Amino acid sequence: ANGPVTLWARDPKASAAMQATRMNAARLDGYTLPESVTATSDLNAVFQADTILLAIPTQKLGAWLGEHAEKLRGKRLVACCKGIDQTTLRGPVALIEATVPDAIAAMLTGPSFAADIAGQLPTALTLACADEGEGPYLQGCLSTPTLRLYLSPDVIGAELGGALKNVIAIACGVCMGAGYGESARAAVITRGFAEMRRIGKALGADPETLTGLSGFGDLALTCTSDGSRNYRFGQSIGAAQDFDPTTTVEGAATAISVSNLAKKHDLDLPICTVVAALSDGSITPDTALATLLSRPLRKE
Ligand SMILES: NC(=O)c1ccc[n+]([C@@H]2O[C@H](COP(=O)([O-])OP(=O)(O)OC[C@H]3O[C@@H](n4cnc5c(N)ncnc54)[C@H](O)[C@@H]3O)[C@@H](O)[C@H]2O)c1
Ligand SMILES: O=P(O)(O)OC[C@H](O)CO
Repeated sequence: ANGPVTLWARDPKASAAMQATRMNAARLDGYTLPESVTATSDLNAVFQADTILLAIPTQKLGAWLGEHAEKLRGKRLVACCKGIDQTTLRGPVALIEATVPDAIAAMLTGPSFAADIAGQLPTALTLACADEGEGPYLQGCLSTPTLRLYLSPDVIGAELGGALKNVIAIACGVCMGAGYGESARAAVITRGFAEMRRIGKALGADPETLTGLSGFGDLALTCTSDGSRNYRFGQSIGAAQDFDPTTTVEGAATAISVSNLAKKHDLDLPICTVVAALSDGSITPDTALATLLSRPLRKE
């Protein structure tokens, strides 16, 4: 955005192709990399930066941080991934804090498809950082004329919103893929949001955060757009169709983490629990539907 950016990819062929063609044909076809971006597979170039954005999928983040923890000390580390680690049940910011304790941890999250940002379409996101001095700095240097960042000190709420909306998006995709209808999807979004707030309360999130861009905002986008990989993954389950297993679908792994959080904190999370079972194929959409509809009637 503002100043030179090093784009690191672990595959030297991929980084060389990006540097030569100024395109990422495999993952973001049709968009030209700005001149300020240099693509490389040399990690030393990353470690020279003071601010590092981490866009590695959540289930891989902990190992990557652990491997490079010494080189990351004292850096500003901004997680861009959305999920809950299955091994530790931590979100991206908590993973950073646990692995690189003297780094400044932050999270960039909210409703945003990569193509929309690359196309400079207007987008608003949450920059969550508990450090009162560094948060405004990151908000300023990562904002652009079309990318408007709102600052929040609530990293727990921000990481939960981003992780949980992916799980609910899978449920919505199943709902539409199976032909259960738009009224049913609205119910899943609403009751899914209730589950998000329940987990947030148990884990100490500010309820306001979940009603903001990183929670409700991203839920609205991901549950209603087939631009979302999580939603499309759910659609494929609902329609009993194949899905490319190399596609990043954070919500599938996170649903299992959430089911374990539900047990640990004694929480009633019926939609998240059926998504975990749907994602690993252990129940069918009709069984999931019957499970949800046969629950005892209760107050809203
Ligand atoms: N694509 C979007 O629109 C979007 C928007 C907001 C947030 N995110 C989040 O960003 C994160 C990444 O998603 P994405 O869309 O970039 O996925 P992607 O599949 O396009 O890219 C993931 C990248 O991570 C690399 N990677 C995987 N494992 C790695 C490892 N162990 N070490 C180093 N690199 C590794 C892959 O090679 C790939 O280049 C996800 O948590 C996603 O929720 C994506
Ligand atoms: O394609 P998805 O489902 O990973 O969603 C991308 C972003 O998280 C939307 O905000």
